[in-house]
Amino acid sequence: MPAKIPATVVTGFLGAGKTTLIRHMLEHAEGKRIALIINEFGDLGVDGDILKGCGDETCTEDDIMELSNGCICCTVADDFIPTMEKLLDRETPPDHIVIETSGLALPQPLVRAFNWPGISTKVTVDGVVTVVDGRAVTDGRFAHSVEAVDAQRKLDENLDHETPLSELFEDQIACADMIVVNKSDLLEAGQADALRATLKADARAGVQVVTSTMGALPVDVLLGQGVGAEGDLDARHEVHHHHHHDDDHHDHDDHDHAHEHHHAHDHHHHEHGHDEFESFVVERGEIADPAAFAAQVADVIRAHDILRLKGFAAIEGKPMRLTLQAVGPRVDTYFDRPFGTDARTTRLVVIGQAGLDHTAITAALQA
Ligand SMILES: Nc1nc2c(ncn2[C@@H]2O[C@H](COP(=O)(O)OP(=O)(O)OP(=O)(O)O)[C@@H](O)[C@H]2O)c(=O)[nH]1
Repeated sequence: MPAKIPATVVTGFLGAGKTTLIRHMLEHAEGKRIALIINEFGDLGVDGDILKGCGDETCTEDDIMELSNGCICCTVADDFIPTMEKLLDRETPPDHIVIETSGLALPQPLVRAFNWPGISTKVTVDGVVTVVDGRAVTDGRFAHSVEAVDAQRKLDENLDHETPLSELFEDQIACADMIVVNKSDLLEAGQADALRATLKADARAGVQVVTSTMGALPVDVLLGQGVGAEGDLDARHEVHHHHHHDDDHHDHDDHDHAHEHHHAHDHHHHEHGHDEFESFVVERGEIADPAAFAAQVADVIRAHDILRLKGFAAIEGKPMRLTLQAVGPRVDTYFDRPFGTDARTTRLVVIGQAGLDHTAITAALQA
């Protein structure tokens, strides 16, 4: 059976920077065929037009589809499923699907739609990315223009008009696999760090929180989270209860938040700005115990806030090379092919937000 096509759901309030982030991603897709599904309303197709003008040769009009207005729970069979099927039935299906939500609908029902028969065997939710307006959240407004958000809500009878934005925001955070604190150019020094720490404490354990300006994130960081979000919906409580389908909801239980340790040296490095990402390579010799090494890698990732770590390892006594891929502290390993004539070394690429402690990370991975 062919591998499932990964789909990333991008959510966040009006004006948070979803379109800007997606546009940056399409411009830096490096040959990856990304199809885009946009769910918007009352917006006269503005986002689609912006993206259609993106000028990237790998990004053609055919790769952009629009979902009609309305609540995803009600329109899933007539709209979402046919749109997905059209994409999947193409001669050259996309490598990755990105779905931009309208931002006011809850992300959970959209993720749930991936469990639909016929879809669940072909596509999986790679991850939910929640884009937040760092300035607005720091100011307690949650959106750049609360009036504009309210106007958008009034246009859609399917949306509930009562719930405060703070609660919808909690829903978006509860559903996220990655939170992007955007507009960090509008934050003062220290505010981005403070917001990142707060959101990390509010989000589920292991959720990555990154900062960006103009949604400029490496595609490697944004895509390829490999979460399978449709399979762990129960963990993504809807704080705010949608007016339909109350039977879908689960009681909210307290979960332990993984409070991150903040090391003094982090602050030093963060002075150089929050927006840049960096990567570097660590090499080492053969490894005796692959399971112990995977655990060691997970520890290093946790200690240093590494976003991605991937590469190959040489294992003593094994002719095959071990492929290692980590998203946050989840480390996957498998033997992919014999080294053959290639040098038997271990080579790992480390990716994170600028300010990684190269010396300490290198030492910890070589230990
Ligand atoms: N200063 C600043 N402005 C930004 C940043 N990212 C986006 N913007 C601006 O914020 C506005 C909204 O950005 P969009 O990308 O359209 O936001 P969106 O979330 O797609 O909004 P809708 O599609 O309308 O829901 C635009 O004018 C962007 O140029 C940022 O990092 N810093």
